[in-house]
Amino acid sequence: MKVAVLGAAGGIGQALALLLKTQLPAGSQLSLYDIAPVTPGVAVDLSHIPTAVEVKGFAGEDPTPALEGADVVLISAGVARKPGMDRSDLFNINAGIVRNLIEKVAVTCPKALVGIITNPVNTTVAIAAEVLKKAGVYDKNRLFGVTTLDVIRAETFVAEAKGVDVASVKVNVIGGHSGVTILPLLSQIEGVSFSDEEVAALTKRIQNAGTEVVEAKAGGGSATLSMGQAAFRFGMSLIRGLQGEANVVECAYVDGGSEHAVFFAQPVLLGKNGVEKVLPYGDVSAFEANARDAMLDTLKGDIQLGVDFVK
Ligand SMILES: NC(=O)C1=CN([C@@H]2O[C@H](COP(=O)(O)OP(=O)(O)OC[C@H]3O[C@@H](n4cnc5c(N)ncnc54)[C@H](O)[C@@H]3O)[C@@H](O)[C@H]2O)C=CC1
Ligand SMILES: O=C([O-])CC(=O)C(=O)O
Repeated sequence: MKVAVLGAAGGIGQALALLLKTQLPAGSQLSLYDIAPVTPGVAVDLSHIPTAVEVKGFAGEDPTPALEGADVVLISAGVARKPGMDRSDLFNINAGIVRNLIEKVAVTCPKALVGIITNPVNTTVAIAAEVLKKAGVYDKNRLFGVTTLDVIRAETFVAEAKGVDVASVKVNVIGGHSGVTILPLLSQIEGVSFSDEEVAALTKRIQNAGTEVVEAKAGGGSATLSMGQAAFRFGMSLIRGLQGEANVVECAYVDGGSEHAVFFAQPVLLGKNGVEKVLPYGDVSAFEANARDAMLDTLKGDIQLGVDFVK
């Protein structure tokens, strides 16, 4: 198994690379790429950790050597928010970065499973799809917007609020990855119940959790460590699916034939070709149905922005 991380010298990239180096299956290769010249050094640093995972680092303008033979590509290259910014404010810089990297993926490893972390995810995934279509290699089952951070936040906050074991809490988060497009389906969580006020407050906290970190870091960036863990969880699920493990399910932002929008985050069954099956997200409460319907104009606008960028 070869996993490439693009943006590997960054806050997310380094946290993710550390987790992958320590926990990828024995015999895996970890390929780290970033424009930052420190990247080969990050790889040397990680290579001193005694696990059976080979690490190589690549810097410079061309990610091609890092992508050769990759089975999974996780992309966190780009700029992060500062206080006062919205995720959409990152579009101007990150759209071009994602486009250029995906152009190389299309040529070098078109069969790889690609997870996009770079914000604004609602839009950068649409950009990636359009680039892959242009190159004639688009397979909707192999492209994912990584929304796992919303899931792990929801699990953490629910467990805290209800005083239950966090390991027992499972939450579907549907929609997209910004503001009102993040919709945790709290009504589905087994063994706990919420008042209307609690649902409203918890939903809002999960939607604003990125901003909570941005403000707490006071200009020093956005979530990196929790996102490293989230990307690791998602990347490992992709790998477990590729290896033929059964019943690997994660919520992700995919082109999955949703009735709501071209791209929509919901549970997907992962397998040897990426998305094996897009799963129904189940019953929702009246509050959740309203919130879902109310987000769609925003989500569709975000997607269109990405389509227009590539055209
Ligand atoms: N999907 C999600 O849930 C989340 C997404 N993010 C997003 O992830 C992205 C990265 O965040 P951080 O790691 O905190 O930022 P960072 O600034 O620490 O790292 C970004 C890295 O990307 C590299 N980079 C920039 N242009 C590049 C290019 N053309 N090719 C290769 N590498 C390039 C930089 O050199 C830097 O090392 C941001 O867009 C952020 O908004 C952050 C948290 C959660
Ligand atoms: O909020 C940000 O800018 C980073 C992000 O996507 C998150 O933490 O969910």
